[in-house]
Amino acid sequence: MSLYQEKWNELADIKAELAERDWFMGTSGNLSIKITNEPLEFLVTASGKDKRKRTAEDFLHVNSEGEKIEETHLKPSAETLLHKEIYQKTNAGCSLHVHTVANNVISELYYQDFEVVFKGQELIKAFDLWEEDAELSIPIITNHADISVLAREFGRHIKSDKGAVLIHNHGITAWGRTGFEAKKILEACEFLFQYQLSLLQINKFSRGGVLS
Ligand SMILES: CSC[C@@H](O)[C@@H](O)C(=O)COP(=O)(O)O
Ligand SMILES: [Zn+2]
Repeated sequence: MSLYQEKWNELADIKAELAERDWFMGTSGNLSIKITNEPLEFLVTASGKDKRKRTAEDFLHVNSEGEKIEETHLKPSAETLLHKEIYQKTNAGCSLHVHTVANNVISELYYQDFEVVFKGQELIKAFDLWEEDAELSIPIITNHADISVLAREFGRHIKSDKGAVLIHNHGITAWGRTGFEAKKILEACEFLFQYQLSLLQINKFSRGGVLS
């Protein structure tokens, strides 16, 4: 099997798993996987598709600038520039972007801090934070309408081969050296967001006297 086909299948399988979680509401979300380093080439989801469906037109082959390098009527994801930033700045091999209610609400709640911080949570170990007092900070950036402005701001927060950035009232992009690692980071983030929202709800009720 060619490297291209191998990477296609890997990304299609990841897409199917995220679809099972219902993380592609209203055609949102986009995914990419690196094929080669030199020259930098990757597969990225076609724009505007229902990403829950598995079809032969799901991904396009693009170059280091995120421009298509195959004959096709398909358009690369509107957010291809964000994926490109990751591959240009790190050794990441896969990047996953999803919109969920939990990541949107967290991005709204902590937007004024430009980050959401997790501490004392087992799942921050997904980011290789092993110390007992370790803290995970996930940056929150403005959802600029101009994608090149968004990509530039996003790029400022790409500091390692794996990581995650929240875009205010939009979604999250998570990446890792492999597809497995990118998915692990994404799932860990979504777990932490859901935990935080549940805790805030319980605190609200108990502090408000409903449970106390
Ligand atoms: C209508 S979904 C929101 C889109 O504007 C975008 O944020 C998104 O995630 C999907 O865009 P796409 O061009 O299909 O990759
Ligand atoms: Zn998006």
